[in-house]
Amino acid sequence: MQPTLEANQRIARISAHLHPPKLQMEANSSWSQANCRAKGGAPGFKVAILGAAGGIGQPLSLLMKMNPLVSVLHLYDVVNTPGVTADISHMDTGAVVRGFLGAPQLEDALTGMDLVIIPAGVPRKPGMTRDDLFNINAGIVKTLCEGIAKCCPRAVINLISNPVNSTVPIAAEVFKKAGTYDPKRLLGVTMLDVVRANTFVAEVLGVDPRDVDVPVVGGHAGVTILPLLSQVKPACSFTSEEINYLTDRIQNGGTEVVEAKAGAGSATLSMAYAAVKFADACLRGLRGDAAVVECAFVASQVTELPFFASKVKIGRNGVDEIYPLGPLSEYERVGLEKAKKELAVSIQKGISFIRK
Ligand SMILES: NC(=O)c1ccc[n+]([C@@H]2O[C@H](COP(=O)([O-])OP(=O)(O)OC[C@H]3O[C@@H](n4cnc5c(N)ncnc54)[C@H](O)[C@@H]3O)[C@@H](O)[C@H]2O)c1
Ligand SMILES: O=C(O)C[C@H](O)C(=O)O
Repeated sequence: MQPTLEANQRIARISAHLHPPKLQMEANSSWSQANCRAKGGAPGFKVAILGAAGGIGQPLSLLMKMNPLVSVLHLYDVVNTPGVTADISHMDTGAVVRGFLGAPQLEDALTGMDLVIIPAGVPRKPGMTRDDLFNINAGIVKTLCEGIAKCCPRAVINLISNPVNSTVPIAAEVFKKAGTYDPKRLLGVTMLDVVRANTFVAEVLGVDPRDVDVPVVGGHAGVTILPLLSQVKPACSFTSEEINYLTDRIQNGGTEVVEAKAGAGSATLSMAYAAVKFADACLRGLRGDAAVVECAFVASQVTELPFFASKVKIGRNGVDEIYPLGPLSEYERVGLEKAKKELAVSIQKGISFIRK
């Protein structure tokens, strides 16, 4: 049977999309993606990922495209977003994906966003501390936060870029300068410490990590990462050897991955998982779900420091409530003093970077 004229046109159209001669498609095709009838997507939140083409950014973008609470997903980076966006946009999930490349497109990437997740910046190599990343990442975070202050000042921010203990104070100072600072909406992501703590504790106890909840407070670097093993749920007890082993492994989990990757970067896959777990909690809070509680590094009065990670309740406006640390063991009290000493320096370094 001869194909009809209509069928021929349809085949030509599909073929043009499978083998798109780049410029020709613009010039000759009478039909393009821009002509699609459905432009909106499912109801939900608008989320931007800054640093979307990176080691964390790519799996994070993939997982956020799968999140049913996301209706629009903006992928921004200074490199490679066209490829990452084309790839992820073919997933048959609800979120509409758009890519943005380079500084001239930052404002379009940010306008109208409800949640901005920032994994932009360089990662560690073996032998480096997170603070060694400060010189490069401080400037990146500053620029991106200036964009947020201008284009989506009411967005909730999930800041992943290291050193988190300094980049969160940097972001706060940028927003203060712009007159848009809302401490409830700025959250440093420490979720990976909790994810690791749950995993390592579950290994020691011989239980499923999904049934374990370990609060991790303080900050996100070395001794500032303070797991509260006396408050593990379900209630359990550890020997002092187990406490030493677990505390050390949780505090150095990032270094464990950096060394295993031997120069190829730091945690990306477990971080993308943790970032999505945390972003999903933020979106559920924004939606108005009750009892959304996670650990995060936020502006806080839990200690005398201006920022501290602890359990926070996330609601329609971001951080609704910050929970006190609760009763600490002697081991944890000593750890807290060490953590605060280092945190104070890192926080001040971030503040001074903007105020200087
Ligand atoms: N908070 C945490 O628990 C945690 C965990 C893991 C990694 N990190 C940190 O996350 C950051 C990213 O790690 P990674 O492994 O994805 O690194 P990566 O180098 O693989 O990716 C970083 C991406 O950021 C992009 N980028 C650089 N400058 C940018 C700018 N001005 N605007 C937008 N994008 C920009 C790069 O092009 C790159 O695609 C690092 O600072 C790392 O230390 C934090
Ligand atoms: O360790 C790093 O440098 C990355 C990240 O902060 C982590 O904890 O894995």
